[in-house]
Amino acid sequence: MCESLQKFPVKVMVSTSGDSLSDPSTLTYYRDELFAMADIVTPNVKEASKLLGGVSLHTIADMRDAAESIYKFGPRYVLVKGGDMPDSSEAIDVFYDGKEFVELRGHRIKTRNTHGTGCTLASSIAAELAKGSSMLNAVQVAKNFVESALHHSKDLVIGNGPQGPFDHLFRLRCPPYNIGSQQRFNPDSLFLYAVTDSRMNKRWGHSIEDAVKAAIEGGATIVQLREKDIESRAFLEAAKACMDICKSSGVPLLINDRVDIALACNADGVHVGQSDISAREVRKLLGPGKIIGVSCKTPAQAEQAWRDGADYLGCGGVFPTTTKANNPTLGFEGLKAVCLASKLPVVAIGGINATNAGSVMELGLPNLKGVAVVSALFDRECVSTETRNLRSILTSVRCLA
Ligand SMILES: Cc1ncc(COP(=O)(O)OP(=O)(O)O)c(N)n1
Ligand SMILES: Cc1nc(C(=O)O)sc1CCOP(=O)(O)O
Ligand SMILES: [Mg+2]
Repeated sequence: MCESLQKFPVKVMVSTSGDSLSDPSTLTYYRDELFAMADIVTPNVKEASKLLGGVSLHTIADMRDAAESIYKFGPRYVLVKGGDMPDSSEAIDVFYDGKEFVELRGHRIKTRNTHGTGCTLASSIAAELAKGSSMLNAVQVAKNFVESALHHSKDLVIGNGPQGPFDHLFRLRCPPYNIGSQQRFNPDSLFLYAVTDSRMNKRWGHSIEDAVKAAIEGGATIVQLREKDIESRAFLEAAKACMDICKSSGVPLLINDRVDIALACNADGVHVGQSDISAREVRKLLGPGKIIGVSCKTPAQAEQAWRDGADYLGCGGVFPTTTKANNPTLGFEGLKAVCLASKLPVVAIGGINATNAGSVMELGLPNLKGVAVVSALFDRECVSTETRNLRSILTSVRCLA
């Protein structure tokens, strides 16, 4: 096997299996032959323990030590998966690249349908790498996929064994909200909606591309370029670069206000407000396959957006915001009125941050699919850390629902 791997220039994943590691010769083979060729190895805590001669792994610090020790066997990256750690409501994985550790946090989903999660994660990492992602980005996208699949499969009843399979095709079961169109907009993508701001990026010395990359690395599920102070030519260049980044991560990219930019960079869609060109006109320009979002503050606006062929609503300001001047604050009551009246999925916006995002999603409003955030992600030094933190908060609320 090693000879074949050496012969061909392939990426090597080593997804360990606890059972095979019980055999000492297999264990030695993994450690001494295969790991040195691997781009990444992805043991869970039990497997990491076996690889390291039975050390106990109870804490994040233990997982970091284990990642560092396994790294010394020769792989370029190590991911120690904490989904099996006892007594934790979170599934925390430790990623190590030989220099820095990154804790990837997700919610532990209580279900017996976990058969194949390790293989799915490794395969998904491989698929993301094949699309051109960095290793950390590939791991984050793969982890997000497994977490979403587990969430959507948690109540499936198949067979009688201690573990059931989970549904890799869960996205096909999501309702097509816009029945008249041919598009397959997935409303779940509104879960963590990152909206950029050129002034904030400038303040922190971030390019638009770096900011978008970092947001996706942290777990953003959709991105909107809201660039109000940028010249058209520079905007289009940045939008094209962001399209490449988003495409390779499977994250939709929308453009705020500018249908011309969206058309020129073949973006996934456009977001418009009440004083912009109407969704009906945007639909004519973009065609049926693109995503259109409309800002709505009232049930009447929600009804009109639906009639105009929009795919989702942005509803706010839920809280006061300084990002958008003179923006009326609707509060929870205003958000509730729009969500109850809407025939489309809704994303909440305005003043949302790590402290209050949980309270918005805990409202459990019909059609409310997620939160859209500007300053709490982009008016910060480390966009990926802020996004990761917010994602973890949102995931916790979703899993408790
Ligand atoms: C997701 C989302 N919701 C609302 C808005 C606001 O759009 P709009 O009212 O057109 O205001 P500007 O963003 O153009 O200032 C949004 N951008 N995204
Ligand atoms: C762009 C935008 N639209 C809003 C609306 O209510 O429609 S609030 C808003 C700004 C949101 O920024 P932040 O997350 O920094 O508060
Ligand atoms: Mg607008």
